Amino acid sequence: MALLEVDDIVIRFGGVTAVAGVSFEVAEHQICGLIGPNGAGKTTTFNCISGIYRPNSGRVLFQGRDITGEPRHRMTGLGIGRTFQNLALFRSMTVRDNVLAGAHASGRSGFIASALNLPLVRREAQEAEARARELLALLNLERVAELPVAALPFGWQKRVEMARALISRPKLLLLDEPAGGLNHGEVDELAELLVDIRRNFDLSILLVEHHMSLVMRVSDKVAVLDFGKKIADGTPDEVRNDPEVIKAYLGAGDEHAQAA
Ligand SMILES: Nc1ncnc2c1ncn2[C@@H]1O[C@H](COP(=O)(O)OP(=O)(O)OP(=O)(O)O)[C@@H](O)[C@H]1O
Repeated sequence: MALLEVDDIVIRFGGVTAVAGVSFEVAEHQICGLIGPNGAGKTTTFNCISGIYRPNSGRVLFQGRDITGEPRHRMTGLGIGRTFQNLALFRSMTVRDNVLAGAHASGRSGFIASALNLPLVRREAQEAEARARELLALLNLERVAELPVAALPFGWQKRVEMARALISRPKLLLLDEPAGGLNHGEVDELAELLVDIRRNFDLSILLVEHHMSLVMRVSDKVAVLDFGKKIADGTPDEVRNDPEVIKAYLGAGDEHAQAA
């Protein structure tokens, strides 16, 4: 059974059909890239999976369960973590507290238990702190753990966001353009980090990304959208040599064609 199944989703904005019947699957433990020229429908598809948009038709299944239209605040509890293109961190809070904030979203104890500081709440807090330490080490953030996020370079802030998404132990990590704004060296580090994350955690990754060499390097499979439709789906090598994909990127201009 696929971990994530996107089944024939259609999303319209007024007269614009942004996504016109897209289907693909992400298997357990897989890194899947979602690519396509500008305006292809990648972000809209991503937003539909992460609960921001409800599709006009079609379904999103996660671990076999229909999660179509589940609101975004339920995603963490379902086992889906995400990062944002333009970051969504508490900038004046420390790196450690930002990571810990991700644990609160998935905590099992409710408001009253927290107010009374019951043993379950204390145990959850200890577990979250241990896990934050582990993640800060893995993402090479230990040295800056007590600094406010705003003091860090952009590439480091992205790692903080990744740690915050991972603390709730997602089965699926959705990454929205993680390489955006990174320099060449930082993109190389990100590629290694993604492979490390998959090795260290029992999860799958869905990656929406413009940076073609990153996608081709880390993905087990790649789905390609163009004008709201899926035009290819396969291994990086299959997709790279697919005539439809080459045509779509040639049409999109030299920069993309070279990248593909
Ligand atoms: N909120 C919206 N209202 C109206 N049209 C939209 C909206 N969001 C997206 N679209 C349109 O839907 C189509 C797909 O857009 P989308 O942002 O999903 O593509 P994309 O592949 O993510 O593009 P990019 O790579 O440029 O981010 C485009 O034609 C876009 O103009």
